[in-house]
Amino acid sequence: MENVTVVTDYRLIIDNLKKDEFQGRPDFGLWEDRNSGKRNRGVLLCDGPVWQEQRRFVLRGLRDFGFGKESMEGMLIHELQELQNTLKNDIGHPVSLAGVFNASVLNSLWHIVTGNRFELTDPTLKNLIKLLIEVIGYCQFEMSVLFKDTSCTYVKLLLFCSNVSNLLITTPALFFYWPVKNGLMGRKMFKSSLKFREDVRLLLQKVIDEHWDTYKEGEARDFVDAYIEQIKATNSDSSSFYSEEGSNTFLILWSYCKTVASLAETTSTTLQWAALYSLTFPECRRRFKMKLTMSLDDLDLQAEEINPAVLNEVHRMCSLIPVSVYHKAVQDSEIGGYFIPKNSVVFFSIYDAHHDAGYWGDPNSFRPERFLDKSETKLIRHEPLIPFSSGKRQCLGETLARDTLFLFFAGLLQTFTFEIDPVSSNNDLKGTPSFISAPKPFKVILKERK
Ligand code: HEM
Repeated sequence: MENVTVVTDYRLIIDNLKKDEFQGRPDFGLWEDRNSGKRNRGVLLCDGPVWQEQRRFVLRGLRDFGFGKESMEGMLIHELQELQNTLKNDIGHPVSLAGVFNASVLNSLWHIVTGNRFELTDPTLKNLIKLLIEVIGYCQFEMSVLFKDTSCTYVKLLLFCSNVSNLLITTPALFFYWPVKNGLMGRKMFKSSLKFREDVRLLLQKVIDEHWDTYKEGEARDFVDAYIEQIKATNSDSSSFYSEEGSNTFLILWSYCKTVASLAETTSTTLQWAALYSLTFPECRRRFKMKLTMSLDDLDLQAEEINPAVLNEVHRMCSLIPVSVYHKAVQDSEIGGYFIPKNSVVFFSIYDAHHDAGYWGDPNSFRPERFLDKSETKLIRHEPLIPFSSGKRQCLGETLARDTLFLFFAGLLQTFTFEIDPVSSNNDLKGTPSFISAPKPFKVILKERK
């Protein structure tokens, strides 16, 4: 059993997320497997100098090929229009929103990384999304079986820090008992997961081969080209970009792309929450009306008219990644007067920061106006709102995720009216227990807005 600390006080969370001593990620055998035989690859699950070098590179790459660029806004608008056209086929029928947004969100990331997009009807894309949903669904199923009683605080705590991998990381011995090896469910999940990996691997190998064949010195077209450029410019074998015959391009991008696929899920699931909250609280829809008169071309992603208060409140209520990603203490340290031994796993509970009654007053009420000043025109910043975490590990995709959420949410409300399908109504706003907290299944009926 590893030493595990769960930090629930928002002040301690924000202060300690800034500190170097908590920027590690725990060692865990399965990650070596995930990273094709080497633990420290990519960004998300990596630490030390490799993480610093890769994080810097990814930040620059995302800026050069995505964030804040007109081309990115154009690309997001294109994805939104494609999605609107696809959804028009479902008008009048009950539609589940689970999986509806994934393809469009994945496409925007895929475009930044590879310079290309899939048609939404492309079977490769559909297959990838199907497998991704399956894998995540199985993790959620496992958790709901393990933790049925969510009433007591202790179980709640475990619930939030106990998706399958969290459990395994804090209690490695469980790996040998966990149904991955023995149970029917586990075998099925394992098969889906392997199939997912193999499909992504084949797809990526093709993309990278094409980039090596067509790459032109000094003319990086996308993130993969920028990576190739960096490898070519690296002579020192102490750099994580150093590679023999460029073979690292594949392995590192492989880690990135698996991460990208999972990250598309975060934005898509937040969109589902936004739809569910706006249906459950019609007041929320009224607040969005102020910009529904705008045409799509006028939709400035940074504009004040796109009232972010509603989405901020959705982020707070759903706390999509309830306990952030596991951090590790890289040296003996201290949090709030408690000794934290080196190598402890530390969870910073985003859920608790978002539901601190002392700060928020009524944390369980959905009140977007708490993010607006008295005149309801200016946005108020609340320090404990940290859906993308905080400090040195803060989410690298925050800008893209926020832009995608505003644009897609506004664009869909502009084109359609949504009603909850009475047959499959879901008044339960509690998320499913997992690494990503998703709403329980619900369906909507779409009508075209005149
Ligand atoms: C609503 C959508 C999203 C939410 C709520 C979210 C939230 C988070 C959180 C809580 C972390 C953990 C930070 C920590 O360790 O303390 C994280 C890390 C990360 N996110 Fe996101 N994320 C979202 C979308 C995305 C997207 C679309 C991308 C892709 C560009 C992305 C890229 C990353 C990366 C690379 C990290 C690892 C950072 C590091 O370890 O240095 N995220 N995100």
